Amino acid sequence: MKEKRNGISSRVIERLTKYLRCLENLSPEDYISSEELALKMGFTAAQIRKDLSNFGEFGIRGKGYQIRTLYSDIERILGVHKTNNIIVIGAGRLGGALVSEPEFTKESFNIIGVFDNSDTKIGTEMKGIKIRDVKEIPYFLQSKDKVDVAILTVPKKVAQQMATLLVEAGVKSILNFAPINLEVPDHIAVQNIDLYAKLQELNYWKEQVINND
Ligand SMILES: NC(=O)c1ccc[n+]([C@@H]2O[C@H](COP(=O)([O-])OP(=O)(O)OC[C@H]3O[C@@H](n4cnc5c(N)ncnc54)[C@H](O)[C@@H]3O)[C@@H](O)[C@H]2O)c1
Repeated sequence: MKEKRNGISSRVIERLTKYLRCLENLSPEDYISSEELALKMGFTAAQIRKDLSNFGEFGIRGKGYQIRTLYSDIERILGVHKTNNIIVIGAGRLGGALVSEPEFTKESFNIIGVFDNSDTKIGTEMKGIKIRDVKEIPYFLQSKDKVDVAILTVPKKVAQQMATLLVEAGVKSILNFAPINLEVPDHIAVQNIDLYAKLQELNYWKEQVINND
């Protein structure tokens, strides 16, 4: 993902998703100040105010933000106040786990297609969704509802080829789980998920804690 798009840094968007996680556990009718939210989040109040000011004016002076209103405002900014359609490419272990996990997509994301290239999988079902041949992707994208996001859970060696096929078929956003940096045009949004990299990061911090003991 580019560091900045339309002048908004990807870190701002990442923090907005964290504000949502925090707000969803609070009482919707209550009010919260940026100081109180900052305390819960481990950010500064100025950071929170600055992040939100990128998108307009929020909250009531002297009273703070109403939880329900702020939650729905952030949902609207992120485009998750409506249902977004997803397709999953690669109906293997990871693809299967994602399709089976309702918390992963919640009500904002709807998996409308699962694709694979294995003859033994094509035509079978995964959580009630028919697994289709990857070759059908261009036709599927033309004939079905708009696809907002494609999730790539294919082996590394075919991930670039699949990404190119998706972009040519009109997909604009890809959530990539394959351990490879995809080459895509600038107007395509890509988010990479790499649990192994997180493990490496964690390992570094573990070493720091041990060395400081
Ligand atoms: N990001 C992470 O943290 C993380 C974690 C686990 C796995 N992965 C990656 O996710 C990917 C999937 O892992 P997995 O364990 O589910 O693998 P898997 O082998 O269980 O599943 C891969 C699926 O992709 C299908 N496939 C292969 N070539 C294809 C093609 N050209 N078009 C469509 N489908 C194709 C296979 O038939 C299979 O069903 C791998 O790239 C793996 O490295 C990433």
